Amino acid sequence: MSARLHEFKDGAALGEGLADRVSAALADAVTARGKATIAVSGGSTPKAFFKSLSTRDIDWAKVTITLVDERFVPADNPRSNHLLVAENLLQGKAQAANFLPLYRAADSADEAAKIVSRDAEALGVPFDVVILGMGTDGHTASFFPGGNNLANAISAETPRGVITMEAEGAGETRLTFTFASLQDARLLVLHIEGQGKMDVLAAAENDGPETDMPIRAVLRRAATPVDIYWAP
Ligand SMILES: O=C1O[C@H](COP(=O)(O)O)[C@@H](O)[C@H](O)[C@H]1O
Repeated sequence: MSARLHEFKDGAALGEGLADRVSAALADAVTARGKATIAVSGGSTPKAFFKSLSTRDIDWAKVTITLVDERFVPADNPRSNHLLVAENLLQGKAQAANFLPLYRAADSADEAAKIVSRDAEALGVPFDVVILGMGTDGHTASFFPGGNNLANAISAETPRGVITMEAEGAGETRLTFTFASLQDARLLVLHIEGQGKMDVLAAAENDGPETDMPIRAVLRRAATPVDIYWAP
């Protein structure tokens, strides 16, 4: 396992520090390849980071933002990760960015996953930046312990793309990029806050099955070393 820890004094400093790093990576990608891609997580942790990143002076029209994972709910649902990103990241300077949603008003989540997997091919590979979160159950993306599609989601053999996940701890049916899609991002970040999450991370670094704490798949097998951004 090769991970680097970046520690900040509080959540505000963490959001700023991560926005510094990510905006530099996106600007470098635009310079090198004429475009940049980033997949971000939802949940309660990323708000301050999103707000800070949205103010950064980069060529947002050349940046495509998508989600690491999403609930199978429309964008006006308060639990939608799309809504979180719309209200906190796709603002200010970042309003000019392109956004690829995961939710589609399809007949089923499986159908939506197929449609968005096709659409995501246009982004190219790998992602320039992936920002993962982690739940206190050790899930990351929508790789939930006990998930009906977990083995498939974290298998190195499962191709890039978006698949569905149902799990007791997940609430709604989820749409999630597979491990293969996320693990080789040019910049791969795990963004966590609070001592509780640091304790969960320490537990994940111990021996044990990946299916018990799916973040282990990323810590152990990602092609890109994980940059951990944390504040107490
Ligand atoms: O369900 C989810 O939770 C995780 C972590 O969320 P947090 O509220 O503990 O920050 C998040 O990474 C994931 O994208 C989201 O769908």
